[in-house]
Amino acid sequence: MTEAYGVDSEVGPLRTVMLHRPGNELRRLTPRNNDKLLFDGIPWVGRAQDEHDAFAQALRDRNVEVLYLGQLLSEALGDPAARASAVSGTTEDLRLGDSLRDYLRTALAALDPEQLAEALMAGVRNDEVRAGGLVTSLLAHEDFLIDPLPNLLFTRDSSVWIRDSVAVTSLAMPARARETQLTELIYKFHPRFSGADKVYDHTLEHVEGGDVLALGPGVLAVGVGERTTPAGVERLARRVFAKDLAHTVLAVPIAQQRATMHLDTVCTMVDVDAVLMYPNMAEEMRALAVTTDGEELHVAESEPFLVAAAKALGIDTLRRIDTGLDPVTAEREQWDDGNNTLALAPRVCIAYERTVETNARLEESGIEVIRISGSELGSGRGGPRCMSCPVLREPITIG
Ligand SMILES: NC(=O)NCCC[C@H](N)C(=O)O
Repeated sequence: MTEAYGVDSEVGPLRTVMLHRPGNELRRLTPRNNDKLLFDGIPWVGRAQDEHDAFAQALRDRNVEVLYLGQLLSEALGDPAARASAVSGTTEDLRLGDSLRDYLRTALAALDPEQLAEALMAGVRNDEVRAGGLVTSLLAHEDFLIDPLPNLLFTRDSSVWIRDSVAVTSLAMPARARETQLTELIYKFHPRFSGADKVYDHTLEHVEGGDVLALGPGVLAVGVGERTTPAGVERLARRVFAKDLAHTVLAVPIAQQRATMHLDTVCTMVDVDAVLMYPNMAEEMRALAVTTDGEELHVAESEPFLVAAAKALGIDTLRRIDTGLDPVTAEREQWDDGNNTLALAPRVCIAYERTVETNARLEESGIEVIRISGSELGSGRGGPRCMSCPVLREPITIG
């Protein structure tokens, strides 16, 4: 593992993380487009920024280096090849038609790196350009020629480090698909990541980072549900095995619904051998262990998740932190991302303050909880784990 990047667990002391400070892309959300753009409301952007700044500060207070996706993107776009790739990738959209595409290509190519990064993130509205022509005349003023990307906030999903290789993911929802063009640009062109090995890319079967948990060195758990497809987990398994990044991939079926869109909405690790699980689903969660003999994939019989995980990790048991919550409180706090904690080290995590009961139970179980407010951030349905992409964690020993 190099010094600059590498992640082989969920709980190794966090050293570097990539966040995205919410910006103008959130100012594009309206009551008419918020469902399509996967937000459950219209956040107050200034307050969301304050909440996010406090989140970043909580990380810095624990000696975590905070990188910002927007800044990395601007810096990557300093490379002319990155700018050319960004312009052609962004204007491929068939809704544009040839004339408007040509116009946008020229207009985007004339922007400096910061302005281009802003256009790629916040999008471009029809009335913000003077394109002329049929398509722009037929579209409404408020229609977007380049859609905004408000879900950039959830950096967890658009890339994931697996040991010292990075997986640029393949996002399932159309509203998020373009995010990975941006993470791809960062990992390809930013000098900080030059030479980093790539284990996955956005053209492959759907895999989202929120579904990928590094349970411990060599063991991944991958949720399969609304976002990551069965074919996605199979492809990821083949790729990580080929590079010897893992020896076991646990495929974990999860309900195909918004409340449980990713595995990390129902299950996160808070210690080297302990998980926080949504009580209403904990009993029924199962896993299929996928391994390889170097040629074929071997798929074991389905087993209870905790049993399969402990076996793969080579330990007696993986402890489940039992929050003991009644089903209604549990459902409310899971919706508010109470199970979506971000571990800063074994037994230390960041959580939203509003999930009062879950946090109290974590503390009773010996887990330090650093609380952040997320009344506005939470309107996108993601918590501290969703809003962070660990780039470097110190190794752990387990067992
Ligand atoms: N890992 C996560 O659960 N990320 C949260 C993503 C929320 C976003 N609004 C989405 O629907 O994709």
